[in-house]
Amino acid sequence: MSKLRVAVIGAKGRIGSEAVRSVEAADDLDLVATLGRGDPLEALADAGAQVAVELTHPDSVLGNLEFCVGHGIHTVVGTTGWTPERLDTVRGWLDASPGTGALIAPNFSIGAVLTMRFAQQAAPWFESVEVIELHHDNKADAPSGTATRTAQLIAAARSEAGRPPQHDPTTHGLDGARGADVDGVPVHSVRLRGLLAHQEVLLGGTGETLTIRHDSLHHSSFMPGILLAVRTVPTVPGLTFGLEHFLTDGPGAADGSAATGHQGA
Ligand SMILES: NC(=O)C1=CN([C@@H]2O[C@H](COP(=O)(O)OP(=O)(O)OC[C@H]3O[C@@H](n4cnc5c(N)ncnc54)[C@H](O)[C@@H]3O)[C@@H](O)[C@H]2O)C=CC1
Ligand SMILES: O=C(O)C1=N[C@H](C(=O)O)C[C@H](O)C1
Repeated sequence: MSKLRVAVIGAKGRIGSEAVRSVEAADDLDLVATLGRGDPLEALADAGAQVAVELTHPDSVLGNLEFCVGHGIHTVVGTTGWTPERLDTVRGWLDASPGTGALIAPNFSIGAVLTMRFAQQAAPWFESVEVIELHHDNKADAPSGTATRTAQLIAAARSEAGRPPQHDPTTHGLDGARGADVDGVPVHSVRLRGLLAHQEVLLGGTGETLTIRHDSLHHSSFMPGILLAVRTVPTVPGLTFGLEHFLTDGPGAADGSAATGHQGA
């Protein structure tokens, strides 16, 4: 069977360089192009890339994605900084390129995907919920894509369960002291040298609290998810938001076996 032809954009970055090594090590994938800042995107088409992995910067991702979708290259995107408006723009490009797939994943690590699911499950049962995300000191966006998505899922779960908005008792305080408000959920961002990517979801009820914590200790934590996404995205046209939509085949899928998914966006 012929190998899937894969390119990595942002190949010299922290996660991009790890993705390059993982694609190279995969027997069923052929690394045909690695692009850094300033490299022409035409190299993707020239190399015959079937899937591009996009791991750059919120300022670069839209241009890269527009090129890939326009050239029928399926794309796996880990870059963060997504808004509903940006997602709508990508949907427009995909509509004009039928058969092309794009997965945008706020987080490729299985633990982070499960954290989001557990938080969604727990959220309706507690009066209070806040998210704290902690990252390395070079991160461009705040809150993190994962924390934003987590808060959105929490807010949706609470609203579906008929829970009223959380009460914030603060009447005196400094601006920012209560974090960013994401759909009514306070999200606090810590940036600290030595960290990689960490998140806590704090839930509080009568006489009890529940803390759901996830730690990515190394960029290898994102690799099984990226490889799964690379293998799956050619089979799922249109926009999928969130790796969970590609995890429908259970734990084995994230170990490298092929999985089929459904559209999540
Ligand atoms: N979804 C996920 O699971 C994860 C997502 N990320 C996200 O991935 C992105 C990259 O993160 P890091 O690797 O830590 O950043 P980084 O700064 O180490 O690497 C980004 C690389 O992309 C390059 N770059 C920027 N614009 C480019 C362009 N137009 N074309 C080609 N290369 C370009 C930069 O020169 C740099 O080498 C961030 O948005 C981060 O939040 C990071 C880790 C996991
Ligand atoms: O910048 C990072 O490092 C990460 N970015 C993603 C995010 O914003 O959620 C995923 C992970 O947290 C690592």
